[in-house]
Amino acid sequence: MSEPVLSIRNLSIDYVGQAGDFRAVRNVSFDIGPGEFFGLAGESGCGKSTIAFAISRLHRPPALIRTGSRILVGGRDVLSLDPAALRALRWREVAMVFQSAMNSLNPVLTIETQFYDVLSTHAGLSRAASRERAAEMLELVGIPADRLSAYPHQLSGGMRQRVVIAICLSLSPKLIIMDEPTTALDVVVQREILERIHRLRQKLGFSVLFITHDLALMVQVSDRIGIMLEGELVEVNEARAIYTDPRHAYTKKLWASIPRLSGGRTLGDAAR
Ligand SMILES: Nc1ncnc2c1ncn2[C@@H]1O[C@H](COP(=O)(O)OP(=O)(O)OP(=O)(O)O)[C@@H](O)[C@H]1O
Repeated sequence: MSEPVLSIRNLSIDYVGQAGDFRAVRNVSFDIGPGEFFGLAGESGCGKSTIAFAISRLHRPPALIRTGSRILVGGRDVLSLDPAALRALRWREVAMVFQSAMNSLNPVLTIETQFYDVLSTHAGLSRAASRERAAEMLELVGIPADRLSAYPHQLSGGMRQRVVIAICLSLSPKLIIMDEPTTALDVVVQREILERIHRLRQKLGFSVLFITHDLALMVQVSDRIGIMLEGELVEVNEARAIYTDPRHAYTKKLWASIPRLSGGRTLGDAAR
């Protein structure tokens, strides 16, 4: 693999409390290569979001990244960046889309203005240049450019989530982190958005860290998958192998917990 876009080494994160520290992430190491779609799966509370936030140092106290942990983005050590370098890293190199991202759009601003806020602040674009870029990005996520003048409430939930993804992609980040990005949407819209991201990733070359508890969905869209259990990364493998040849007992248990409709595996044909 050429130089990883993201390299995490011995990452340990505690939630520091009066009654003692809770180790939410334990000695986790993995890489994401250029253009790779990497999935992080595991049951609720296993530490996935804690890792996602730490990558762009968006974690807040009481979360504390332990000494000896390393997070490299494009070879640069995120944990030692000064505030200005950190601001430059966010959006331009690493962008994040959350489950509730579609609600993070400002209800009183048009879509065009929301693009402008990001593009003028982070890339110094003029209003006209921003409008042009915004129109191009909206088309990429399948929304006609004339919706630029719309307000968020005039768009469906799926469209709002695609707008957020388009804003995230507008600064051409190397890595896009998606933490349960489609969980709030119905399954058809969810699939459509993930398929679109999959195609865009091939076209634009960004890498994806995709987080979900939905292992079946993850197998269909990811190149490789890491399985987390109680703060530890217990298995990392090609997506197909995670499905056809799970090694760790916990990965097997995760598959066994997915309901089957007809006695066979539900995703047999869909898994790549
Ligand atoms: N602010 C906090 N203070 C204390 N403990 C926390 C805090 N935030 C998260 N935790 C704990 O850290 C652990 C990891 O949480 P995290 O949100 O990273 O898990 P997750 O795998 O993303 O879960 P989910 O899928 O439910 O979002 C959990 O046990 C959680 O209760």
